[in-house]
Amino acid sequence: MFESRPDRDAEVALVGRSNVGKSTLMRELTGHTFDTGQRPGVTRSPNHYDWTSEDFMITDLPGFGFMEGVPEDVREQTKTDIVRYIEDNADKILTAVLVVDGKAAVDIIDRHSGPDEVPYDVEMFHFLRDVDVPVVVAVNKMDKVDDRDERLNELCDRLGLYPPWKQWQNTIAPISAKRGSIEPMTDAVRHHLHEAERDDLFQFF
Ligand SMILES: Nc1nc2c(ncn2[C@@H]2O[C@H](COP(=O)(O)OP(=O)(O)OP(=O)(O)O)[C@@H](O)[C@H]2O)c(=O)[nH]1
Repeated sequence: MFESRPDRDAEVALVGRSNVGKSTLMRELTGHTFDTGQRPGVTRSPNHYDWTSEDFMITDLPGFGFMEGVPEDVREQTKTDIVRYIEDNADKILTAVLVVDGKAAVDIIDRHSGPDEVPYDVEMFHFLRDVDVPVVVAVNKMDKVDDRDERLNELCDRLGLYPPWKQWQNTIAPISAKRGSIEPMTDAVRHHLHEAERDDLFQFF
């Protein structure tokens, strides 16, 4: 398991299927350079960084879902490890950012929906809510999407959020990490961080 979590109280965790652009987003947030577009499934354990503009630790969790050349049992183990990490640290994770590919997410979700199959993204979204971690869905690669509102509404629908997406701006954040346009995500995360701070204060009354 993951053993090197620094002892920091406030954490933002990034999760997402392989190849959604997590490394590109991390580069934007931290200023570190990451290997992007490399062989999928390379990151197997959480990596912790400082979020440069905020006083928080940001944790990059391994990519999950289908990865070319990665055996099924390794894939399942990665998912189990991610879930366990989040469960173990749920009280410290102030917000989770679930990164999805804006162009492909709905199709992938639909392809994997069935009587005994829950798509990874949907499963992760509900799991995070179940453990009381506020979720921001960073809908990445929006530069490739033409029918923006329609796609985002469909995604809301698949996640069980009543469309239109615009009423979920603290949850649904359309971004393009590659172009450096990630403000909807940082705004939404800040919103949740402030809420967490406020809850902390109220605890004393
Ligand atoms: N068009 C477009 N492409 C993007 C964007 N963000 C990332 N990409 C591309 O998507 C591919 C995957 O990006 P990565 O950042 O490596 O993705 P990852 O999620 O870290 O992938 P893994 O390492 O497999 O976990 C790369 O070719 C990126 O250039 C974006 O906003 N728009």
